[in-house]
Amino acid sequence: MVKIAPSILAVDFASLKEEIVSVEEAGADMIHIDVMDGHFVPNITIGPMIAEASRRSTALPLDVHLMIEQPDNFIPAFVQAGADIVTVHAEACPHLHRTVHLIKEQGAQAGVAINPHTPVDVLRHVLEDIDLVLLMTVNPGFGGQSFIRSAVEKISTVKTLAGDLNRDVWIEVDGGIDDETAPLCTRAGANLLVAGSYVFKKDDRADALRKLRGE
Ligand SMILES: O=C(CO)[C@H](O)[C@H](O)COP(=O)(O)O
Ligand SMILES: [Fe+2]
Repeated sequence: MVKIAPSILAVDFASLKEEIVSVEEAGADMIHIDVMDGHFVPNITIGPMIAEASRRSTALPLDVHLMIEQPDNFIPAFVQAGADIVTVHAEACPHLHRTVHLIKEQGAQAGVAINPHTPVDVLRHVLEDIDLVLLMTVNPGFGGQSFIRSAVEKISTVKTLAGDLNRDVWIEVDGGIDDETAPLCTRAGANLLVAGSYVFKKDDRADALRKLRGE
């Protein structure tokens, strides 16, 4: 069953709670929170305060995507703010195994993200420790970008690698997901779709979620 995590990067932040409630009522499975630091990516977005406000707006799991350098400094604050899943970028973590275990010690599920050009191989030696792999299908930093098709083949590679290691991990795709690109990802084995612009730019969010699920 494919799950959908709308990204609040695309909401009207003057109405954050209403926007989150609208997708919860429309059938979203999680809320995706994009945290950017102006160093790892060329944009600054959300800190623990907005994550905490999101926590008070919904009972859905919060899926926090950290696009930041030195994430160990902020993981405890995001878990305290209510994150259920914390995902860090392999490219930002020289001691990835340590960082993954910090997330778990704090009490959240741990994810590792990789950029479109990063080979899946970097996941091999942490796959047994993590709950989620996030494959970027755009270069991280902004919402509303075009889907990078060459990232699709990495989905089946992760699925095979996880199968070989007998690991049942979420395979999440993020960036440029719409009703045309979602089926490419789900057919390849993705089971968690992040969608920002596609969901929040539509008035009928339930219809957007149904279309992403291929219904
Ligand atoms: O991590 C992200 C960008 O770095 C966002 O989650 C992603 O871009 C979602 O936005 P959209 O669906 O509009 O592409
Ligand atoms: Fe994201």
